[in-house]
Amino acid sequence: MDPEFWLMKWHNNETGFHEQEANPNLTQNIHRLSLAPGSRIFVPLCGKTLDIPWLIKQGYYVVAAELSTIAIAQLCQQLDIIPDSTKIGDITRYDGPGFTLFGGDIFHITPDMLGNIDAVYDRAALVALPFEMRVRYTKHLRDLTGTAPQLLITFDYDQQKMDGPPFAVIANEVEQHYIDHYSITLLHGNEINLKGKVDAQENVWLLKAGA
Ligand SMILES: C[S@@+](CC[C@H](N)C(=O)[O-])C[C@H]1O[C@@H](n2cnc3c(N)ncnc32)[C@H](O)[C@@H]1O
Repeated sequence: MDPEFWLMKWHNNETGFHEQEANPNLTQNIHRLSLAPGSRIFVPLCGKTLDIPWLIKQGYYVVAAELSTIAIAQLCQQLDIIPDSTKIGDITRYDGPGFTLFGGDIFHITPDMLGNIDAVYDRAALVALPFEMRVRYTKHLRDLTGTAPQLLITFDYDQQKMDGPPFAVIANEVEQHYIDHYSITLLHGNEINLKGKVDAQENVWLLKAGA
């Protein structure tokens, strides 16, 4: 699942993962992160999610990462802003009121670029990646954000019945990536149907520092 795959998805407007309102798993569970006003929340692989305007409206500062310039342009249009942009190597940093977005490959973003992060919100990011990339991504996310608490949404379904993305990420795998660094709590398991093709359980996890 190289960058080209996602750039083509945006180019062809195949963005079925995009939701028309802020995700209820975020809005109903944000308090679990115990964040002070103004806290910096990292939203990796953000697309043009409406979770970002929602978080900004709640008084948080959003730090995000996204590959596609089409997604970034559409996100800024939704926010009704023209951000300042700065080139840092092959990453473009976009700054607007209440947010900083790093445009480019998340694996090229460094902890210094990102700055301090108080929490991570991962919706459709981990599950967007095949297994080998998930191993690399979760390690990189920890390098970027230390043990900042995290809200993570995954899908558990029979991978034989449908190809990802989104990929099935079962409880054992969440533990495999994160148990050495976090205590892991399952907050909810919602029965859903994915893409009209397969029944799945959507799991909402809270990761907090301390294994
Ligand atoms: C399934 S979408 C999810 C978008 C968003 N989280 C949401 O909930 O709508 C995955 C996004 O990750 C972006 N992406 C994929 N690989 C990436 C990478 N290596 N670095 C940065 N963004 C990436 C894609 O362009 C796409 O917008």
